[in-house]
Amino acid sequence: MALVKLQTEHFRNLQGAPVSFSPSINLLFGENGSGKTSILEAIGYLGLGRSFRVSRHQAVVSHGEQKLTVFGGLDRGHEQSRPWSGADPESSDKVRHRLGISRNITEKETRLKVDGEPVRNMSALARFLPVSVIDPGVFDIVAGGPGKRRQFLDWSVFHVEPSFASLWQQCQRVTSQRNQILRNGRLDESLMKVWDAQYVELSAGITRARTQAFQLFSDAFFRLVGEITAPWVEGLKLDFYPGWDQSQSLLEVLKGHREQELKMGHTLYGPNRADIRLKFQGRPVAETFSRGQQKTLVILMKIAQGMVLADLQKQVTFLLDDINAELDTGHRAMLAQKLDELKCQVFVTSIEPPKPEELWQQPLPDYRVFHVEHGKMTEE
Ligand SMILES: Nc1ncnc2c1ncn2[C@@H]1O[C@H](COP(=O)(O)OP(=O)(O)OP(=O)(O)O)[C@@H](O)[C@H]1O
Repeated sequence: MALVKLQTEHFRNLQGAPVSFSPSINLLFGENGSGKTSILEAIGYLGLGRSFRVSRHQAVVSHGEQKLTVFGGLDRGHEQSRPWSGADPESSDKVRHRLGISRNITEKETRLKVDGEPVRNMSALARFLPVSVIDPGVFDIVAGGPGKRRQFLDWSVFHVEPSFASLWQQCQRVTSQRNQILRNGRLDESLMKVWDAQYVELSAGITRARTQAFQLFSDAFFRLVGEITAPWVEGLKLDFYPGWDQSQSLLEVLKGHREQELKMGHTLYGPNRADIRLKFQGRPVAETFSRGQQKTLVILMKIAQGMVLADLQKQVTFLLDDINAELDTGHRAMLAQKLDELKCQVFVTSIEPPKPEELWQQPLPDYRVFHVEHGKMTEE
């Protein structure tokens, strides 16, 4: 699916007039502070249920307001081979699904709608609109801690394995119960046994789903890497670490580290410790790769994720924010070219008016250009 309509109310500095986008490529330009990132953030809100740049909803609601709303209209985009389902195909505005999210910061309440019907879980919206963000923070996937890589992997797992979101929620609940007992200090062994059994079972489900999604990702990644000639490609290794040493069962690991967990007061082994280990000639890439190489690696990883979803006939909406500051023209062109080949929907921001011929070879793909000024978008 592709986001072809967007309307916001009280979202940062956006003026909120309805806007129509291309299901392919959208180039947004405007001065610093004009609202480019806010537009991407509003799109991200629909597909992720939160801002990709701040954790507090409060920061996103326009100053002086209590509630923000984002509406999106989806069209089938490039998912031509999928059986059509949903609203009236002949509808004049060509919107096949409508997504809505509102957040009231006083009541701390989020409301979600799909095609006008209330839904309880964010996953209902996220499945329609797989949003992938590439902004200056994305490079933490390689340079940062395991949490960033888990988040990266879980995005694919969510879209590959439908049961993952619910498994994950259940596991978080059980982990928090375990943590409460561990924090208490006085261990009730019989109670712990019950939680351990549930924790081990849920961890197995999560690990199965992650292993499967990681395999698809890794296959796509090495297919992609096979197309480039870089000296570092040869020694590169990507491994999935599930969160505990696989020479033992998770139950054995938990029993063997009871004292350590009690001392720390929380769960130390299992899915919350999973990671994608990136190594070059046996050493972590964060220690051996130059910053430029790390950036290339992250971009290839993001494209590979897009390839996995494309193989599943799902179109990803990529939000490329402020990448001019991070990537040289060659890298930007490589990214843009690949995303176009994958038939992803792409939003790119820049301060200067865009030069599409720098990003795509002839013939240029379909694209639309928008000028952003004081929170308002005008098509050029
Ligand atoms: N909650 C809010 N309510 C109203 N305005 C806000 C809110 N949060 C931020 N702003 C303002 O919105 C404007 C748009 O910010 P945004 O980050 O979207 O701009 P940008 O075009 O991406 O800028 P840059 O090129 O500098 O990254 C800024 O002037 C900012 O001060």
